[in-house]
Amino acid sequence: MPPTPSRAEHAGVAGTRAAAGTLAVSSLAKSVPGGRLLFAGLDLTVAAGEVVAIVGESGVGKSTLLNILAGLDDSDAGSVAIEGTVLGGLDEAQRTKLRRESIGFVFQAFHILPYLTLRQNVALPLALVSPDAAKISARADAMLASVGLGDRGTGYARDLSGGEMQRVAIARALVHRPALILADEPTGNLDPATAATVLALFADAARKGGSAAVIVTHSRATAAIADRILTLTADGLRDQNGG
Ligand SMILES: Nc1ncnc2c1ncn2[C@@H]1O[C@H](COP(=O)(O)OP(=O)(O)OP(=O)(O)O)[C@@H](O)[C@H]1O
Repeated sequence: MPPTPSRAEHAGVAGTRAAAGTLAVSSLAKSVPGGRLLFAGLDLTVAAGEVVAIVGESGVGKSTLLNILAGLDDSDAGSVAIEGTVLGGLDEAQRTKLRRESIGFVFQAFHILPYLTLRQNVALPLALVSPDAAKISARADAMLASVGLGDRGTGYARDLSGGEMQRVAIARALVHRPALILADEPTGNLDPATAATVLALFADAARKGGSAAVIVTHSRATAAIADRILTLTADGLRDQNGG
């Protein structure tokens, strides 16, 4: 039995997707090497099309949590499931496959490749999971258009401004219609006006595409676009409304 539902076939233009793109985290605990506890008893469920922001003091473990959700780091206890697939049950090759097919990343270090065109950069996640070059190009162009760069597909990434690069990163994170989008300060270093535009694009694309999105941020303005804002503490995640 394959470890994950395959999105490779339906990540193309037609793009039907499963109804439940849900992240389910249960009783997660993590200590840093050396023993200091970061958090314990952490529960989190994010529904398809829902955008959740995680805030918290510097050093509390937000990036560590994001890495655990991505299967890039291991928790000490608890479980993470993406569309019902529990990460702890996967070997490294299966985790890599799940990341490619089911997760989109918008991390601070964008890894946009300067000597590829915008279309090639955005197409990369799809090229890893689908052999259909024509569909890949069409989908990459549609994503570029959705972030306002539809006429720039054949231009090179090295010529972009910071804000344009962030928009390419968002288009690339969403191009394969991932079940889960993980974003770490997606608008870091942008001026407030550009940040607001980029965030609106991000949230709109996640909601319309039915992806569950988790954004880690220090910015109140960034957190404000989320459906829920959760504060990370040593006791886990606390709803800002007290829930
Ligand atoms: N490999 C490691 N060895 C020891 N300590 C580590 C290691 N990785 C992370 N830490 C510590 O774990 C804590 C949590 O780090 P993390 O980057 O997750 O916090 P954060 O909430 O994202 O912080 P910030 O908001 O400042 O980015 C920090 O105190 C960090 O120093």
